[in-house]
Parts: sequence; structure tokens; C-alpha cells
Amino acid sequence: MRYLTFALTKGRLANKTLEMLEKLGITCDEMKDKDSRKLIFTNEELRLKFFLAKGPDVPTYVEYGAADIGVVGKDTIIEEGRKVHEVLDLGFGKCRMCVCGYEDAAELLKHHELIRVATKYPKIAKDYFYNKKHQTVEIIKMNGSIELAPIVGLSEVIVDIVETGSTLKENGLVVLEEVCPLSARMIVNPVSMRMENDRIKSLITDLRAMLREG
Ligand SMILES: Nc1ncnc2c1ncn2[C@@H]1O[C@H](COP(=O)(O)OP(=O)(O)OP(=O)(O)O)[C@@H](O)[C@H]1O
Ligand SMILES: O=P(O)(O)OC[C@H]1O[C@H](OP(=O)(O)OP(=O)(O)O)[C@H](O)[C@@H]1O
Repeated sequence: MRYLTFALTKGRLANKTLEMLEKLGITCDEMKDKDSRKLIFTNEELRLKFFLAKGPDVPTYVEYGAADIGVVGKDTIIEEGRKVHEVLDLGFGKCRMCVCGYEDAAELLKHHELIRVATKYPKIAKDYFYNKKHQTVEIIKMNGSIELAPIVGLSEVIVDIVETGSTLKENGLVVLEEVCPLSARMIVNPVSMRMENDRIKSLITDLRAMLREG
């Protein structure tokens, strides 16, 4: 039997994903060694391989078939736009993509002013402002700590992830508009979906049943 390979998003989503798989008896103890520099892990018995990757690289591995299955945030799936099948909402990593800024920026949005929008997600921001709101804006791609942009005067608003809202609150910023809700999703390579249909379908069925039970 050939190996099925999983690409998991490093960081926030990884532990939750491993916890979930473990509940189904899919374990990979080797992966828990935090000091290890090893990059890929194998469960010989189940013929599975696992590796961790940066979020935006997960859909890339899955599109090219370097991984059969991936777990990644919906934000990253939309932003990367790779040819993958999104098969399951895993129900964790819940947050929202929002337009945020100082309260007075609401007026600029209302009047469709030509504002600057800082974001790690230029495609999502462009789609929202141009296609949904029909508002022309200047999008500035940043790589992190996006909330800094309105504070230092780089942009009037940001498009970023809001989970608890505490980063915004601590910096005097507010949610101005909601773009979309987000959560972790399972994605599958289209060829793997056909070639390994039974194994992948049964995994999806098990996960779905587990999610229903709560
Ligand atoms: N508070 C949050 N901040 C960021 N992402 C979150 C949050 N809550 C849930 N998520 C989800 O978790 C995914 C991965 O989060 P992670 O922290 O690994 O990403 P990141 O902050 O973009 O990565 P990095 O720290 O490598 O820049 C996101 O793409 C998103 O779907
Ligand atoms: O609503 P909250 O619970 O405060 O979470 C939202 C914050 O978390 C994320 O940043 P992250 O910690 O990933 O750092 P980054 O800005 O460097 O990407 C996101 O970009 C927000 O800044």
C-alpha cells in the first residue's frame, strides 16, 4: 500500500490537527518531539507520512501532489487560489477576516474614498473592495503585525484576521466591516482523491462523524 502524505500548517493549527487525528487512532509520536529537527514523520503501520509547513505553502504541496492531504486556514486557501479540493470544515481555528481601523475610518469607507489598505491578504482585500464593494483602494502587502499600519499612518484601514479582538482593543482599533468567517479546512489533491478514494473518503467520513458528535 502506498503512503498517504499529510501537509499540516505549522503553528496555531498543528496541535489541534494532531489532537483530532489522534482521536481517530491516527498517531505520529515522533512529531511530538519539539527539539527534533526532523522534517517528515512516518506511521509505518497505517502507511502515513506527515510534515509541517508554513500555511501558504500547504496548498502548494497539495496542488502538486507532494502531499495528498492538507490542513490549512480558509484564508490561506482563498489567498493562494491553488487547484485543490476543499473537502471538510474542521471547525477549529475559527476567526474572521475583517476590515479594521480607527473608528473614524468608517466615514472613509462609507463615502468610498480612495484609501490605503494594509494586509497580508492582498487577493482577499482586492476581491472584497473591488468586486464586492466596488470601491477603488490602494492595497499595500505587509507580512505581519498589520495593526501597526493605521497606528503609524501607513494606511487608513487593514484587512486582517480577528479572533478574540484583543489585538485591536489594545491598540485602540475596531472592526469596521466583516469580510468572511474563517476556520481550518481539509484539502485534497484532485488526483489523490481519485486514486486513493476509499482511504480518503473513509478518513473524511470518520472526521465528519467525530465533528458531529462534538
Ligand atoms: N488569532 C489568529 N491569528 C492568525 N490566524 C489565526 C488566528 N486564529 C485562527 N487562525 C487561523 O490559523 C491559521 C494559521 O495561523 P498561524 O498563526 O500559523 O498563521 P500566521 O500568523 O499567518 O503565521 P506566521 O506566524 O508564520 O506568520 C490562519 O491562517 C488562520 O486561518
Ligand atoms: O483577535 P486576536 O485574538 O487578537 O487575534 C488576531 C491577531 O492575531 C494574528 O496575528 P499573529 O499573532 O498571527 O501575528 P502576525 O500579525 O505577526 O501575523 C492576526 O494577524 C491579528 O494580529
